[in-house]
Amino acid sequence: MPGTTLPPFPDDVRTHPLLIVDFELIKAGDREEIDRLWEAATTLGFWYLKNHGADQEANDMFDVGAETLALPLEERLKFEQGDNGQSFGSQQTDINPGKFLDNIEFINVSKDDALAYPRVVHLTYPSTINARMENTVAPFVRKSLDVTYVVLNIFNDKLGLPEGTLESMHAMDEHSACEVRCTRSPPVQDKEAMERVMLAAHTDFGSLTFLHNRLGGLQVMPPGHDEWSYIRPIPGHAICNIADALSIFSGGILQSNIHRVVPPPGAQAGYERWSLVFFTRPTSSKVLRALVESSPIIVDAVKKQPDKNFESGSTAAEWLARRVRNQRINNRRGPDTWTASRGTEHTPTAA
Ligand SMILES: O=C(O)CCC(=O)C(=O)O
Ligand SMILES: [Fe+2]
Repeated sequence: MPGTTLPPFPDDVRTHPLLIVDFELIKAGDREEIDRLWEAATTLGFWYLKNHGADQEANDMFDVGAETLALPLEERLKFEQGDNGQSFGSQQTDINPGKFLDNIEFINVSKDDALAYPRVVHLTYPSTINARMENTVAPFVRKSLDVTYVVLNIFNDKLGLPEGTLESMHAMDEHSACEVRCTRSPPVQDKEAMERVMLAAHTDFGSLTFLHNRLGGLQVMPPGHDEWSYIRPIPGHAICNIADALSIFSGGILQSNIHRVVPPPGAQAGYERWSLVFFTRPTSSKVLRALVESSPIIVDAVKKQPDKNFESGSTAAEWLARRVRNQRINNRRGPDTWTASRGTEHTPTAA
């Protein structure tokens, strides 16, 4: 539960170190820090972000998530996300194919709905969210987007794109699938449950993920490795990662890496696990393809990977709908639909 004292992350499990990027320094244009961000984004695609200034907004948003997930299930199910590829809403779900029922529960709030409130753009939400849409959800969305735009503008520059290209593809006032997600998973009681994956291997759907978590459980499989390693949560440090769209726009220069969530290790397993994410995703109408017309650096990158397809033929909206639709149990037709939901088509053995 947010706010309770949690046992420390254990020292006897395999972890993968991440570079630490200081948001204040990258915002101020510090060359060395910007190079560190670039190194992280083009190798593993994950990094810690400190001094991001969003702690208060994140804490308040965790409270909204806790209030919402404390509502009776029948109430939350009125806002359930449905089977048609819609990501916003609430969900209690099974996302482990053919094994166990996942008991991760989450609530997603659309950036468009949060910023337009009380006007409804996509969906309506439970009362606990409406009550704090203007004073908590929208400030968290704005803070997360401020951070995102600083990072996107740095990538824009490094990729040799005309000024403002990436920011304009993620414009705050245009419709997109950007969303806040607050997730809860229950304490893990027995040995069998310790073995199970809570959120199966996947890459993220959008452009940039800004993640706040308290307990361990997030794992990455770094390129060239065949084993999972935990990412150790560090208080006051968010975890950022590159997602599919940005990887495609950049011709694969930016890395969207596979990750998953397993029960928290050691004594942490006995606690509810909460996580809070802001997913920045491109404007819905943007086609996911390498921006070869706009940057010779991206042209070169694409030429060097002739076996990879950077022309998805999908808009951002279609891409997301495919992923979300195929992760819904009612739409599952077999292994292909499962694979189509994960973004792991090229690493099919990672579970
Ligand atoms: O809860 C976490 O630590 C990560 C969640 C995640 O990977 C996701 O929601 O895409
Ligand atoms: Fe993820």
